[in-house]
Formats: sequence, structure tokens, C-alpha cells
Amino acid sequence: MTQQIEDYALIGDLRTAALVGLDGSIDWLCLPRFDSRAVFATLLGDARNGRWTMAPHSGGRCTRRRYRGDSLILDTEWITSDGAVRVTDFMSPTSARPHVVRSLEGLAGEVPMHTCIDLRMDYGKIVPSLDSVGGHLVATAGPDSVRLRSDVALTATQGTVSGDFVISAGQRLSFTLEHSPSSELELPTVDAADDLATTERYWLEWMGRCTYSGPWADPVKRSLITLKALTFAPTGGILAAATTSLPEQIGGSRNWDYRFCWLRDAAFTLRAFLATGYVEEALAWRDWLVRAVAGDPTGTQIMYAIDGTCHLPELTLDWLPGHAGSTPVRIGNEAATQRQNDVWGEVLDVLHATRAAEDPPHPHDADLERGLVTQLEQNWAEPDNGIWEVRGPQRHFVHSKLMAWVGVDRAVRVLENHHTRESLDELRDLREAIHTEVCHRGFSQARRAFTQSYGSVRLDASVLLMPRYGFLPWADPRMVATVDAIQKDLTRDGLVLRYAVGTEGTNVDGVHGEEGAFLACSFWLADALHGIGRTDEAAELFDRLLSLRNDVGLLSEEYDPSTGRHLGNTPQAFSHAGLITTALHLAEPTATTVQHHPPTWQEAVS
Ligand SMILES: OC[C@H]1O[C@H](O[C@H]2O[C@H](CO)[C@@H](O)[C@H](O)[C@H]2O)[C@H](O)[C@@H](O)[C@@H]1O
Repeated sequence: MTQQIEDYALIGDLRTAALVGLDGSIDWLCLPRFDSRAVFATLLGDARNGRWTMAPHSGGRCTRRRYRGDSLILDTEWITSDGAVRVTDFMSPTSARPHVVRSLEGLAGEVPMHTCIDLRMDYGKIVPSLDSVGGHLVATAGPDSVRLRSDVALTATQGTVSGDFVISAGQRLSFTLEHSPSSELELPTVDAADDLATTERYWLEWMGRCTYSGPWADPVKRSLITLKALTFAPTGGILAAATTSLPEQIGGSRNWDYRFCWLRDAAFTLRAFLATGYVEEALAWRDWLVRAVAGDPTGTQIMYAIDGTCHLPELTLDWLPGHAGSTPVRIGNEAATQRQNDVWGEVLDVLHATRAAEDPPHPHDADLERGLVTQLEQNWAEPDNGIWEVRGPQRHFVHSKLMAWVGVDRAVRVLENHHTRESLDELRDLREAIHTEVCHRGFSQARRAFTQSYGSVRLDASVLLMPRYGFLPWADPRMVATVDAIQKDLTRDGLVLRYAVGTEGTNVDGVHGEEGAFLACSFWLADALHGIGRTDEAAELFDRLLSLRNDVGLLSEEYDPSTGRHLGNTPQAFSHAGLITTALHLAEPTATTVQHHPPTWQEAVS
């Protein structure tokens, strides 16, 4: 049975990740990296596209599952008429080679079990050759091999390895699947018990660095672990999500590959990390960025591969039927070549915050910042594809101009702090000019709100971020009116759409179909409600959003309130960063003190 998006839990080793369904099947695994070709791709097709099942013979969904403490070790349990069994799934963040461990423990009785490993290399397409090497099975296709180690006898035919066995109370068994380049055939190196102890220690120590002590410890910690799981430890790159092509509309074509490092998404993640004590991650990302743009800091792209590669050609995988029939399945992402003028401000803002945590500053900081400011100065006045990466016509997006203001503002502050006069006056003038232009052209008196783009009356949730960056105070009546308008006209069942897609032919983003409520934007509305003094409503919305997490605390990109289903890639960094940030904001006093007698919006714009 195909699992739904919210049925999946994540395991990972900070190099790659796997999704494990409620039925105990690993339906998604790319090896050796997040962005490598998948060896299990049932997530985007069916059993023929590769998966690893591990469950009682009777099959079906587990009785319960949870992460072990504050770790990424997943315990899944079945209670059957024969007895009970626990499957512990994890990947080791400290091992030499990426591998998955599945450890079993009999809890009661004698449970007949079945496992089936359908290896399909190259995103579900290639049936690998199977060999027995030193008593272990090795599957090979092109550059990649995976080596299987099992405590029970397995049979192998045509790329499928399976086994039936009985596990008794107190008995422990383990299985490992380890990647290696096919030219380096070695025997499996993993010791499952040692690995489990090391992995548990790793997460315990990592969580020990957390400084959050507010009332939402469980969801905040789970979100932090999820964000950490989306970092690529070898380089410091940060992914937007662990998957490609999970649909934003079931059966639709809004299916994108998120296994890359967007500078914008990473900036949101890093703000959440910096605010909770995780400075090391921010420094590692800054070093990644320095290397990614090396040689030409004035030619920064909006996104890169996790190793800093700049070419991300977008292809479709025609042999995959897609998740719940949603095609095309895409790998790569054309958005890499877009002009998105918010990005320079996003990065300058987060570098500014990172600087505050590092003394002395990194020697490359000044070059990088100068390069970003140059790009900003050259581009900010041009129309662009914006934060939502629209594939329709470029526009003067208000959010892009906001972030241009943020970038210049942070550059001014750095120069002021260093008592440097070089270009300070020009930058101050530019900051003022952008602010005036946004207030003048970005606010629609007819709509009584900041809008999506200059001259438009469409709403866009991204302008909710304005006060968060210091562009306007929360109490500004234009902000209060904008929050009202978005809450009233840009929500579905109380959850926020990033924008109204529009009808075919007039749609704003140039992509067919509809989409769900955008979870990050819904967190931004909670922040905004708190900001303008409506804290009870903010807390209510936050509670609602927490209730949308799946059974193990994960959020995808979007949510369909009419079906109660998760939509889009999962788990999504944007959503989890939003959760952490809102939890932090709600713990602060509301920023607004004049809300009881606010000036009218007309007074403010006159
Ligand atoms: O809406 C069309 C675009 O959708 C994707 O972009 C979204 O994901 C990005 C990664 O999380 C995020 O930075 C952006 O704000 C989102 O709109 C897709 O990646 C694009 O290729 C596509 O044009």
C-alpha cells in the first residue's frame, strides 16, 4: 500500500537520509548523498521502484513508533497475535561509509517476520547485479555498490533479497546496508550494537548544546534535530528538504527537487540555529558559501548543490509514476538560474547575525559582503522571480525590495560598527530610497495592504516579514492593516496561502494547478498576530500548526485543510525553521504597545 506523505519518519546521517513508512518500509534512500540517485524510490512510484520492507508476516501499519529521546533513532513496534517486536532504524552520523542499520528485538512471544529488499539503482530504474562476496550480498550498478549484512539467511533473485524468520522474546537480530563505490569492494564494516551506542551519544551531545528553555521544548527540539538532519556535514551546506517531487497538489505537476542549498532557505534555518545556541552550524555554512562563490563573489547564485556545485540542470524521470500519480518527477532545479533579488539581503542579514557570534570576524567576510552588496546594488531595481521563484513573468516583488533594504541596512551597520566611512553615505541614501519606494509603491491604498508586487492588488504572505527585519514597527497601521487583510483574504481554513495562485491563464506563477496552505507562511501569520498584540489568536494558530505535525513531529512544506494531508517535500526546513522561530517569538513580550489606540492606516500613509 502506498504511504501518504505524513506517514513517513526520517532517519539520516548528515550525508543522506531515508524515509521509513508506518508499515516499516524504507521507501526513499539516496546513496551516498542526499542528492545522489535513489536506490529506493517507492515514494515516487510503487514497489517496483525499490524499497526495503521489515515487518511481521501479517504486515500492516505498526502499532506505535517514536524517536528514541532527542535523537534520530526510530523505534517502530508491532503488537500481533503472536507477540511483539521492535524494529530500530538509524544511520550513523560518524561512520566512514553511509549505511542503514535495522536492529530487531523480540519483545514478547514469537513473531514470524518478513523482509524484502528490492534494490533499484538510479531512481527505481536499474536492477543491480547481485554477487556473494565473503558470505555477504553485494549489489552493483555502475559506480555504486551496496553491501548487505544480515543475521538471518536471505535469498536473492534478480535484484530482490528476501527472508522469512521468527523472532522470539529477548532475541536481537540486525541487518545493515552499506554503500561503497563499486570499484572498492570491501566487506561490510558495520557493528550494529556499537553503531547504535555511538549514534545515541552523538545526538545526546548535540542536543546538549541547545539553549532553548521555553514551554515548547519537544516540538522545538524535534525541529532542531530535523534541521540538523538536513545539513550536509562534509561541507556545511543545508538542504531545503530531503526529497524531490512530493506534490504540492495530489495528482498535480507542482513537483520540485528540494535536495539543494537555497541561500534563502538556509538563512531561515541558520536564524533558528543561531537563536538556539548552534553557532557552529552557521559558521560551517558561511565557510560553505565562501567556497561556493569563490573566485566571483559578485556572481553569487540563489542556490547551489550541497557541495557548492553551481549547475543544477532540471530533468524529468519519465519512468517514475510519481507520488500518488503526481508527475513529472523532477531532479535538478531550474530556479538556480533565476534572478531572485531577496537573496542578497537574506544572506547579508544572516552573515550579520553570524558575525555577532564570531570574534575576530572571518577573513573572507568582508569580500563576501562586498560582493553581495555589489550584486544587490546592480539588481535591486530590476524585476525578478521573487521569493516564490515564479516561473511566470518577472515583477517588482515587494518582498524582494524589502530584502534589498535589509541587505543595505546590514551593510550600513557593519560599516558603522567598523567606523568606516567608505561608501557609507551612499549606502545610507540607498537604504532611505528603497524604504521610501517600498512604502510608496508597495502599499495599495485600495487594498489597504502591502501587496505582492508594485501596482498589483494581489496579497502575498511574504510581506508579513517586514517588521521582523526592522523595516517597519509592528504597530505601524499599514502593517496592522496588512495582517488583517492576509488573515481575512489569504487563508484557507485559518491557514495561510503564500499567494492566491489565480485561475489558469491569469495565474501569477506560470505553473499549472493549485496548491495547499504554506506552513512557513502560517507560522509567519502567528508571529505577526503576536507582533500586533493579538497574542491569544497567535497562540491558537501556533497550537493548530503544532497539531499538524505527523506522529513523529515532522512537517512537510504545505498542508491541505480539506483532506488533512501533508503536501510537498518532506521534512521541509522552511516549515521547521518557522516552528522554532514562532516558539521563540511567542515567548517574548508582544512588540506592540500602542495597539489600543493605533493611528488609522490612512493617517500613516498620508
Ligand atoms: O512555485 C514554483 C517554484 O517552487 C519551488 O520553490 C519553492 O521552494 C524553494 C525551496 O524550498 C523555496 O526557496 C521557494 O520559496 C519556494 O517557492 C521550486 O523549487 C521552484 O523551482 C519553482 O519555480
